[in-house]
Order: sequence, then C-alpha cells, then structure tokens
Amino acid sequence: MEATKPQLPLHYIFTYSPDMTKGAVVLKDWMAKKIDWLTTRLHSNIKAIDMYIGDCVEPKVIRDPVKVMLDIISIPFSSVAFGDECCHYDDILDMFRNLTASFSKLIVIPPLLSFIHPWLHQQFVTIPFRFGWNPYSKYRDTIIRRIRPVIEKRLNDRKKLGDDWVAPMDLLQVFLDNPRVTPDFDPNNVDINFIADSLGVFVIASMNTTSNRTVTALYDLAWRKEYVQELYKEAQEINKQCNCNELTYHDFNKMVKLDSFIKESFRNFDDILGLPHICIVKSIYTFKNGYQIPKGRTAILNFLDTHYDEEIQGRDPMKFYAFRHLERKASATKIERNLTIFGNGKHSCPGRFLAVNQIKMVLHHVILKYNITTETGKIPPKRYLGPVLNRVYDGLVFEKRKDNVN
Ligand code: HEM
Repeated sequence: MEATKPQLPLHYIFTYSPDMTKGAVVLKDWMAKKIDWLTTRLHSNIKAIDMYIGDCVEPKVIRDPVKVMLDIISIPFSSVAFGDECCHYDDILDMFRNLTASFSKLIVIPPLLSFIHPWLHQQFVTIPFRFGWNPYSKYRDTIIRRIRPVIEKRLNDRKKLGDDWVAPMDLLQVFLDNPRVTPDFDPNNVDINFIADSLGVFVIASMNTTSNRTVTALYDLAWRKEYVQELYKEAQEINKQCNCNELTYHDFNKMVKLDSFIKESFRNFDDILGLPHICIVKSIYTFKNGYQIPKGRTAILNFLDTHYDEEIQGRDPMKFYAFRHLERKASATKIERNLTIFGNGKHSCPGRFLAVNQIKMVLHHVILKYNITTETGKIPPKRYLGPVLNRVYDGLVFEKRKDNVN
C-alpha cells in the first residue's frame, strides 16, 4: 500500500483509517475462518444474474459488461460487508458500484514528475485533497447514516440478551467485537468514522478487481469455444451431486477445470507492469544475478517476463491453454511466484478466496444457462495504454441454451 501512495493516495481518502495494513491482517484472519459462510452469501449472485442478464430467449448484447458485473457483484459483496440489515439500500449498492471509479482520474495521471522524485508526483496528485476535495466524503456520510442505527441495535441486543445473543457474521460486526481491530472499543462511544472508512477500503479493494477479472473470464469463455463443452459437463456433474441445492464451499472446490480456466484467464490478460513495492531492507537488496535495489526505491514487476516464460509456465506460454494449472495442481488462489495476480508474501491479497469463488459462481451459472459469444466473434489484438492493458470493446452476447430447462 505504501508503494501505491504516489499514484493513489488512499491515506488522503480514508483519513479515519490511516493504518490500512492492520485492517488487512484482520480481514485475512476473518476471511480464512468464515470462507464457508462467505461462500453462501454468493448465492444472491444467481438472483442478480437473472435480474441483470435476464432470460435471453432472444440473444442479448451487453456492451458494458463491467458495469453489469459491478451491478451483480455489488449485491453479495455488500451483504458480506454490511450484513442483512443495510445491504439492500440503493445508496449502499450505488457506493459499491461507483466508489472506485470516482478515484480513477487520479490513477490515470501519468507519473511524469516521479521521474524527478515520486514525492513530487504525490504532491501534485494530492493538491485537490489539500483543498478539501474527497469523492469519498459523500459515501462516508451514506455509510454512517445507514450503519449508525444498525450498530445501536446490535449493541443494545447484545446488552439485553447477553450470551443468548447471536452475533451476525458480517464484516461490520468484526469492527464491533474484534479487539485487534478496535482495541479501545467503547460501546458508548463508537468510532463510527473509523468503521465507515475501513468498510470503504473493503469496497475499493474488492469491487473493480473482482468485476474486471470476471468480465475477462467471460470474454475468454466466449472466445475459447473449445473448452465450453468440458466446462459444461463439469458444471452439470457438480449440480447433479448437490441436487441443485445451494452450492457449498466444497462444491466450489470441486470445480477444478473451471478453476484452472480462470487462472489461465488471469495469466493471459494482464498489464505489462504492476505490483509496485518499496525496498525496505537496511541498505541495499542484491538479487542472485547481482542487480541491486537501494533502500526506499520502488520496484515494479514486469508481468510479461513471468507470464510468458516457457520455463516457468510450461509448453506454449503464448497460447491460452485452459488446463495448464490443473496439470500443475496450482489452484487459482494459490500464491506463487510465477503468477502474482494476488501479490506475494505477507501482504498477498486476503480476499482472493472470496474473489475466485465469486468469479466461479458467475461463470458456473453462465455456463449452465447461456451460450455466450461476442458481437464481432473475433479475439481482438491486445492494446496497451502505456503499461496498462486496455479493456475489450466488444459486446458480449448471451443466449439461453436450448437444453436449459430453467
Ligand atoms: C480478482 C480480484 C482481486 C485481485 C486481482 C486482487 C489483487 C490484489 C493484489 C495484487 C494485492 C496486493 C498484494 C501485494 O502487495 O503483494 C491485493 C491486496 C489486497 N486485497 Fe485484493 N484482489 C482481489 C480481490 C479482493 C477482494 C474481494 C478483497 C476483499 C474482500 C480484497 C482485499 C484486499 C486487501 C485488504 C489487500 C491488502 C492486503 C495487505 O496489504 O496486507 N481483494 N489484492
């Protein structure tokens, strides 16, 4: 997070939750323990897919799939964070859909001043904040307005019912009873700004990352027809085994072919450069090949180097081969050095299990229900804006499968 400060000064945005690393550690613990429950929350996706994609008896073209995916994902993710009491409010869902985009102007400012010193770029980017601009302020107000009565009710119920009170499992509750997050928690004086900003960080970290990756995987599904039948068979088998009941965490683990397909989609569609990290050793870090990085310098990974290296990725690294990760027994959530989509080390992404299950949930449902193609029917060449891979500008076409009975 420290290394992204010059480009995205989150400490100016979430001013009441300056130590985001501490929140991330707690999130990691919580996600690992509650992954079963988190997965059950993803079932609201099915309703959301029916609502936003529809029956598609006639082919339906979706020209802005990222927007549709933000609509779909906002429903389960707001339920995970805000609980049942306030996850359905339109203003909360609106925040889930739009918060990240409200900062995107900052990210696209080319860091030219960083060539002199990163500090200079940060000074430049933060000028509007120092004059009082913060697009998060209105969302913070919304969150506070919605969670204040919920927190009051939960604290009252806990006081009244004592041990008989069953605490909700959502992230909001973590901020009310986890001493690692709020060591000085005082029920009579709840730091609601801190809770609101911490929930805002969750929204920023989870929404656009997951929806962009889901959409990329959907394009891959539309482009790589040769894998659809095999994925369809796996999806049908899993549905049969669970008698069409709600899918559990274990059912998601059985989607091994889909898992590998998703991981290949991650590998195949990435920026050239990313994952900036600051060198924090005492003086100089020396690589095996003799290259050196001085303390304090930001290093950025070259993804092309690792994603398309035959020695690391196996045969035909330039080719999309959906089951290469299944053969290596490397699941999509596995942290490994040859594919750093979720980072590496102690700050690797704590939300990856939720994100991958979310992507699986959408693809599983889409594979069973629709035939999916693109408007042009062609795989477009990759285009980059600087080191950033451009989004795909082609409509996704959904059509109900003839053999789908639902
Ligand atoms: C496909 C979706 C996602 C991608 C590609 C992604 C990617 C990443 C990456 C690359 C990092 C930095 C890791 C590092 O510095 O080594 C990260 C950190 C983080 N992610 Fe994700 N993420 C995704 C979804 C999520 C979700 C759903 C959540 C929340 C539930 C989440 C929460 C976080 C948090 C809190 C951190 C900071 C961790 C720390 O600093 O210790 N992410 N993510």
